[in-house]
Amino acid sequence: METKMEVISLVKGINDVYGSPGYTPVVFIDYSISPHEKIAYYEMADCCIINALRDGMNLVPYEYVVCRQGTEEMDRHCLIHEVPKRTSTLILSEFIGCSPSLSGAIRVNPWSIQDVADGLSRASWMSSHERQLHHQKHYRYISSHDVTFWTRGFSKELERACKVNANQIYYRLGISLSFRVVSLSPNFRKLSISEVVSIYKRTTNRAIFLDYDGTIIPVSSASKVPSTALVSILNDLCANPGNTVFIISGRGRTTLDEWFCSCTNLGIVSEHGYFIRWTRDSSWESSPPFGINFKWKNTVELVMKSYTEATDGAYIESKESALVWNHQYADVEFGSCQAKELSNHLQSLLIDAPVLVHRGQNIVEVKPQGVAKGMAVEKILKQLSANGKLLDLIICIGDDRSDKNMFRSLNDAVARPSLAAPPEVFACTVGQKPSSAKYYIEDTDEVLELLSAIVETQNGSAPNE
Ligand SMILES: O=P(O)(O)OC[C@H]1O[C@H](O[C@H]2O[C@H](CO)[C@@H](O)[C@H](O)[C@H]2O)[C@H](O)[C@@H](O)[C@@H]1O
Repeated sequence: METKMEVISLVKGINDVYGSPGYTPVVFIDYSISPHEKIAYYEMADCCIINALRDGMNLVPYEYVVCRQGTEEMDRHCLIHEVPKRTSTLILSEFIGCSPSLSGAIRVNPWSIQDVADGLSRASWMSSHERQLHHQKHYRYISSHDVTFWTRGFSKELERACKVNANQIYYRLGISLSFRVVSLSPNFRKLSISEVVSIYKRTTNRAIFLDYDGTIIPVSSASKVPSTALVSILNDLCANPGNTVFIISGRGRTTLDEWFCSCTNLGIVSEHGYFIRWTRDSSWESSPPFGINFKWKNTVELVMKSYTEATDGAYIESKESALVWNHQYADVEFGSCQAKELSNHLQSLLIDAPVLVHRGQNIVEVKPQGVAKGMAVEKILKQLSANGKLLDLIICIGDDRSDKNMFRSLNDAVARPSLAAPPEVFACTVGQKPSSAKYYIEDTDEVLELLSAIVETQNGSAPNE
């Protein structure tokens, strides 16, 4: 009601200033009108503006263009005897669903009064020839993308999805806004701690790869520094000469170095595989080699800065090989909208640069192409084999997209026919969700439970079953 009163008052204000006897510039229709009347309005309108802040699939622009095309019968009723040159002009908010499909429309940002005013001005000054061209383009698109076109497209997509997912098992997860249906492979199952422990007991050469955030430290935890208990578990695991233990993280090496300075035998992979260090006292190896071209960082930083200015709570994290735009402290919905837009923006801008733009948990990250956790895992496995260490057990745990690549590399490495006796592999994702891992574990608490159970076995006391 308040909005309606405001609109009425604005309309009155404009009409008082710009109107004259017999001329009312703004006619506000706030009652329902018949379809015929609406068609007549559309048919008469030189320009149609829809500047909604957000909506799904608004059909008004399509209806407007079709009405402007008219029919012979409409022409007859309007006493038009010669086929006229059809024109139409559309001004559309860039945030509405149909906006990208109507490429001849003048696109405006509805949040900016100036942008909308410029759009109206452009529409008023557009030549008749240009209006005709836009109209033809839109009308052609609308006539060829009719209900049959969309129905066929949807059913084809549905058929494809059914074929791909025929053997999958479907689960309903979450509640309220986080509710989703996920399809999982029938072989995907919960990791049994007792099974892993019993296999651990009868193996001698093991590799344990652990992601950091979301795997051994909860995403929700305010402090990201590893607890004394966690450091102690890792040290106990590393104390067994048969174990090669690596933290495989996207975080920078200085942070990880500082956090794990008391873990002498712990291996660290930082910046998603860009840096590898086998023990605390060995030096960092870099792959690709140190000194590759990082010119793209300047451009990326400029773009990220402009999104940071427009997004309250967002900030930029500068790593040695990568730049990260973090929106953890921004408004949840706006932050992820901005992240999506930034990621698209960067992808189109960096099409020729040797980088990868990827989205993670509350972050958009730009890093060198080819740098991935899987690459690091491969490198470690190769090195172990070159050192004559034949692994009989591999445990690999991670929680997010960057870890998928690690699971895939592991699957590939183990499937290689060169391995006479393939090791037991437990590739495990944290949380029940689609993954390239064969197993899942509920949360970080359960990961720590698993690691503690292993340590207890190793120290001789039976773990709690
Ligand atoms: O590979 P991971 O160990 O899972 O690390 C990936 C990223 O970790 C950090 O981001 C995460 O922690 C941030 C707060 O400390 C949080 O805001 C963000 O949502 C998390 O994704 C790190 O800042 C990134 O550079 C790493 O890529």
